[in-house]
Amino acid sequence: MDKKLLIITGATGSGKTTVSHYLKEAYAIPQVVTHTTRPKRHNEVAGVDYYFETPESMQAKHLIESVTYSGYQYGSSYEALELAWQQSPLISLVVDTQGAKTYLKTFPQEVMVLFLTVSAPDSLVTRLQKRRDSPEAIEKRLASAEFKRDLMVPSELNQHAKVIVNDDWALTKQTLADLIAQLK
Ligand SMILES: Nc1nc2c(ncn2[C@@H]2O[C@H](COP(=O)(O)OP(=O)(O)O)[C@@H](O)[C@H]2O)c(=O)[nH]1
Ligand SMILES: Nc1ncnc2c1ncn2[C@@H]1O[C@H](COP(=O)(O)OP(=O)(O)O)[C@@H](O)[C@H]1O
Repeated sequence: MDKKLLIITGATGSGKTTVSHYLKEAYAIPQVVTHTTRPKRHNEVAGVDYYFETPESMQAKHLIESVTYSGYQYGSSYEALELAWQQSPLISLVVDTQGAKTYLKTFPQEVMVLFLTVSAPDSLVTRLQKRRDSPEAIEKRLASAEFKRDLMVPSELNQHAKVIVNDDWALTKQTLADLIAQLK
């Protein structure tokens, strides 16, 4: 199989992390671990969910791209991408829509974009509460320009992204099964 990179993007709370973890568990699709200066959440594991960095250590990485999202830095490194591709030709990477655009430009042959959304944006807030994000973190996130931007598929991705409305997890799993069957 040729190298393929599933870029998973969409708004906060739309289910990017859930989909990426599920693809790893159910289909053995490795995840590219990215770097961030954001504080670790209670259920996150360093080196698995993210490499947690200081602004100084972030600067020392060989990043393919990086963004500021809701006041923190995020970036993906060549090392992490290659590490995942060493494990499997089919890998996944969770990024914001800015990152998705960069990846599509940089790896046009390898990239396939999944854009996750929900039909009622209000349900995203409930999901963040359920995830036990702090009220302050939720408020900051919802107020950010990046959150509002990532509610919609950007025009540059329109032609290329497969949109998944992740209202119902059982349906999403079926959509993913169909997609993986096409890729393999
Ligand atoms: N461009 C880019 N975005 C990233 C990277 N790592 C994470 N992100 C995105 O940064 C945003 C914030 O991530 P996070 O704080 O984990 O919040 P969450 O989306 O609510 O789980 C999300 O859209 C992530 O997909 C990266 O390396 N590059
Ligand atoms: N289809 C779904 N229905 C209900 N809750 C969901 C669904 N998909 C994900 N969730 C939950 O929503 C919350 C946010 O999901 P997460 O994957 O962390 O989103 P993201 O990575 O896009 O911010 C988590 O608590 C997750 O368990």
